[in-house]
Amino acid sequence: MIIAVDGPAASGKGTIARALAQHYGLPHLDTGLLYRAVAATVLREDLDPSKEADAVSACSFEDYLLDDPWLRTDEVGKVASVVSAHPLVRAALLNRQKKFARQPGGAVLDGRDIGTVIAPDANVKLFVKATPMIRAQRRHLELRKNGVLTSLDKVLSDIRARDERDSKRSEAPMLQAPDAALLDTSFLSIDAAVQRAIAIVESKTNAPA
Ligand SMILES: Nc1ncnc2c1ncn2[C@@H]1O[C@H](COP(=O)(O)OP(=O)(O)O)[C@@H](O)[C@H]1O
Ligand SMILES: Nc1ccn([C@@H]2O[C@H](COP(=O)(O)OP(=O)(O)O)[C@@H](O)[C@H]2O)c(=O)n1
Repeated sequence: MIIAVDGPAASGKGTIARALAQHYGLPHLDTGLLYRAVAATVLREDLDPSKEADAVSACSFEDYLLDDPWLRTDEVGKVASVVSAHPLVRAALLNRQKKFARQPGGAVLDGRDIGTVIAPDANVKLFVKATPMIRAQRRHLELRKNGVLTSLDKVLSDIRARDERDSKRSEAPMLQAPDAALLDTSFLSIDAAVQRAIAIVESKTNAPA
């Protein structure tokens, strides 16, 4: 079974994807981390993220980089949304994601274009959303827990800028696939959101709860 989970920053898609993977015993890929690894390499090598050739040269990163906590910072997330708009960067990361999705037994992937480009044949597609303010509050809290002090206003404007870039780019923009179920987590606890996601998987497949 392939489960595709898409949605904007801090909507809760990663939390839901991880919980679904654990519930159904499936491997999980956070595809945002791949773009973050490209961004981190660009930053580390002092390249220009807006130049496609620079960003492409950063696509052959070593896998151990994916475990670096720095990748999870907002600094890297912002640059990830710049490098991810380049068609050649997306092409360089495509096969790895498609191969992960097609492994025997299935997989759960989360990102922006899983249901539309990476696994258009997924058995279940979820598009997770929440209001920009609620997403900003979640990210702000997360950053504070990690010792990063920044204002809620700054987090909100970064989230809006990232939404804008991710949904307006010409190649694989963030959008809800026509056959994706919409899951609005704005007023759901994590547990309630996960239960709702499991119920959606159940309704689309014969998988046991
Ligand atoms: N339904 C929810 N209610 C409250 N907090 C949530 C909810 N879902 C996720 N979070 C928290 O919000 C932050 C962002 O969630 P995450 O799953 O990483 O989002 P995404 O993968 O969409 O960026 C995390 O700190 C997570 O624990
Ligand atoms: N499948 C994907 C996943 C991420 N991305 C890009 O990578 C950036 C970081 O993604 P992420 O999922 O790690 O970010 P968060 O939603 O966790 O904040 C996004 O803003 C997108 O620009 C993408 O273009 N396609």
